[in-house]
Amino acid sequence: MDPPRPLHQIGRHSVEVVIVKDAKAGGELIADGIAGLLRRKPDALLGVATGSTPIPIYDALTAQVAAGSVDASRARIAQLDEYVGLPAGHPESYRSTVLRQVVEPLGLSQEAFMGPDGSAEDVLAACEAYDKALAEAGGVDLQILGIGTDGHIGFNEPCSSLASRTRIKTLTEQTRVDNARFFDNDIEQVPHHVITQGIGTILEARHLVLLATGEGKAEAVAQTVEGPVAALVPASALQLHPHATIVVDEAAASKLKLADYFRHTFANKPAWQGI
Ligand SMILES: N[C@@H]1[C@@H](O)[C@H](O)[C@@H](COP(=O)(O)O)O[C@@H]1O
Repeated sequence: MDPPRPLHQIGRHSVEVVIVKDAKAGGELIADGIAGLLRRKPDALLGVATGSTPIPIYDALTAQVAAGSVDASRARIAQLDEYVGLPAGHPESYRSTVLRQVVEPLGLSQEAFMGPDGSAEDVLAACEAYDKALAEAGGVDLQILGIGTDGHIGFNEPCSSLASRTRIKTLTEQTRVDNARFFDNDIEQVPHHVITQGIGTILEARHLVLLATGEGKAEAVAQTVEGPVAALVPASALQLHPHATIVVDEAAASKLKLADYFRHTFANKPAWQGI
């Protein structure tokens, strides 16, 4: 039976916060959302983030594909950001990471994948080319995001323009410290420069889904959801988006003043609506 026609889509046109038990539950919830999208639009363009946080999403989606409950064979994958200057094929380049964590497990070919060229000689041209390629591909249908401890999304560090396009950025010392764990805990190996989809670029995706887990993200989540929209907290730009979902575990939700309201709203949402 078709779902009832909604009088309004609960959770749409406001940032929807979903509080889950743990990272695994968050991954499963978001994978269900992606599976629903792929059933409606088999060749959907999925924007994917790197870092540790989204791994439970990719694991859950891969499990659903392996179980045959969703067909991802026509899905397309778009990268969010990239280090500048790592040699092509470096295992910690985000291109290698996305191929390893998403493209290969889903059984997709490299033709289904697009990302900015972090080893291009003309980085500015590579940034412009990527923004154009995203638009020509029809735009991102669902963009997965993580969040930095300072509130960054992609590699849009604090004070990034909320209208920014794909461009080169300089990492803060904090982000280099946070990411050193992927480079033998040696900060010297972490590049200073990156290419990132701009905040304006990210806001063009049709659905934004941010996952945050752990206490270390609680302050950034509270500022993102309950603080003012401010370039100082780049993730707060999600407040400007008509369909943004923020999935947090109990620890990452621990500084939200409206946590009970968010729990109540989600618990009373019709199940068919999904995220
Ligand atoms: N560019 C990535 C972001 O896309 C990611 O959200 C962030 C948090 O990573 P983690 O999920 O490992 O905390 O790390 C990097 O800076």
